[in-house]
Amino acid sequence: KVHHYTWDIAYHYKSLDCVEKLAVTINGESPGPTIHATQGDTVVVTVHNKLETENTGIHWHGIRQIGSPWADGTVGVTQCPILPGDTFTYRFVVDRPGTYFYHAHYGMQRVAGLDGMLVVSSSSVPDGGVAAEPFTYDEERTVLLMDWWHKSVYEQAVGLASDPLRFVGEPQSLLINGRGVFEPFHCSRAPNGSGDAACNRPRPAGCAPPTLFTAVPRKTYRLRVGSLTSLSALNFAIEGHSMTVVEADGHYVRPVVVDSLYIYSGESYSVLVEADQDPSRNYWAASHVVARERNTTSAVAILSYASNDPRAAPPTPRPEGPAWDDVTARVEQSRSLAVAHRDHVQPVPPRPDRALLLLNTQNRIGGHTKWAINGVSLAFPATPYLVSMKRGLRGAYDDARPPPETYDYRSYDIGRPPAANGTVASAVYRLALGSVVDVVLQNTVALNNKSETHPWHLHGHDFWVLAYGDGKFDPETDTARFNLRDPVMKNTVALHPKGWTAVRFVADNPGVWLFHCHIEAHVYMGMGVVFEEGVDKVGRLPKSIMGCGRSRTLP
Ligand SMILES: O=C1O[C@H]([C@@H](O)CO)C(O)=C1O
Repeated sequence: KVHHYTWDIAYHYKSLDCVEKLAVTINGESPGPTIHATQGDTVVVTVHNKLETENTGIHWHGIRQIGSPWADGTVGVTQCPILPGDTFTYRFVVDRPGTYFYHAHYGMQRVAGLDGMLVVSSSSVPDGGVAAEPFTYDEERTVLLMDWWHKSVYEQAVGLASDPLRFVGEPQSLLINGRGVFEPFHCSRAPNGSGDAACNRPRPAGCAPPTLFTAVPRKTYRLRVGSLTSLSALNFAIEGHSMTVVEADGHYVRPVVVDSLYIYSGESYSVLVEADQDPSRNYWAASHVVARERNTTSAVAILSYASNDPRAAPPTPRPEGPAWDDVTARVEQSRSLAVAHRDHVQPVPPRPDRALLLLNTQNRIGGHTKWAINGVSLAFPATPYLVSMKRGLRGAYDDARPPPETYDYRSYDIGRPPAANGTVASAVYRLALGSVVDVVLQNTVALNNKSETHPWHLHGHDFWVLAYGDGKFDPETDTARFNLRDPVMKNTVALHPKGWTAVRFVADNPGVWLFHCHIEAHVYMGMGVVFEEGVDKVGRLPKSIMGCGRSRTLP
């Protein structure tokens, strides 16, 4: 089946958190519509860029784009930007069931609200049902988590490029399915929370009530929870209800029961929630900032049991969430995920053909604050890599010297900011097609002596998550700790503070693929690397991805 969508991308005034602000919208909405498709279907999205003065490009996050690497939507890597007034058509197959996303992948544009969810159901089977999943539920809902700023994307980007750095700062609000309330307008309307001055203040026009999830007592709901925050790591919880994690980034996981879900930008989870609590009242659902000092009011939604007034606030105070700096709880949850038995279709290759050890540092380079990987801060070339590599355009990116495979792990002190400056480059790791690649991401402290959490996202592949370690990775001893028995596969993984994360993947998808920190500010500051594999095997590139840099003059 082919699903056709036609999207106008345009700025509109929106009051997502009760403060009016320009948002980049899809057909007037932010977030955009949830795309629903079935495994094996084709999705065709025709994008009209009506932003007037801004380019765009849309990435289909978690879709591997097998055979269609030009449809990945990564501006500078797989295509030229879609210019104002232009139309671009994305066409790709959704080959696996799971919970995915789409979002802008041009500059920091995702910050402005161009995003949404992409849900792929299990394929149909002849008897009219669907292929069995390793769990059952009655109904499903999507939950898209975001953070939200009042400053424009443009102002944020210029601040990051300024000397001294003007960081984007903590978000003004968090959003659940595009709705939040900026603190001055936050009225809990809970009996215990009365005396709240905000409750007497008139709410601005366009300020929507919190998202409502309705539930029928005793039914089981599959919540497809995804985070497309630009900065924040989150904790998501539903008051009084435990959640059973069953899917992560499109892969079934061995069920894990949690009170709350830690979720990093670019990750998706399915959790099963049973409506098994006192049905005579409503409950809070909430997302809270973790991993950075919490200076943003948590977002709330309402879980309403059928027959209650759906707008009746829960009788309890708004939930506070876990301590923002409880790293142990977060690392434990990361480590608790294992692949579900029946998903064990692709065994983990026992050893890699190549291993990269990537040091993540914040550096001062040429008067700017940047992020660098093994000393190299990534800058996208004017000509998309896919075009310059496939068409053999020499010098269109930094092709003279490959980026470093490792760093001086014996003497490097991850507890101190880097002593060396690093460089800005557009170099690429060229991987042998079909080879097994290990990547160990090593965290450090930034220039402010804090070590942050970085969610790393790989385009075009999933990887096995082999280990999360504390401190400095030692290739001689820590490789023995890799989980080759039941690692979960994902496309986005957390690199925890002062720790390391090891992943393995098979470079079997011809194309050029970005691997990067999913924090918008960080990738903008250079926190990413580019992988190429089998570009000679890529089919004829569509002309529509060209038109910029040296691809302007190509036949
Ligand atoms: O990239 C970042 O810059 C600031 C700070 O590290 C500056 O030193 C911050 O909090 C980030 O996440």
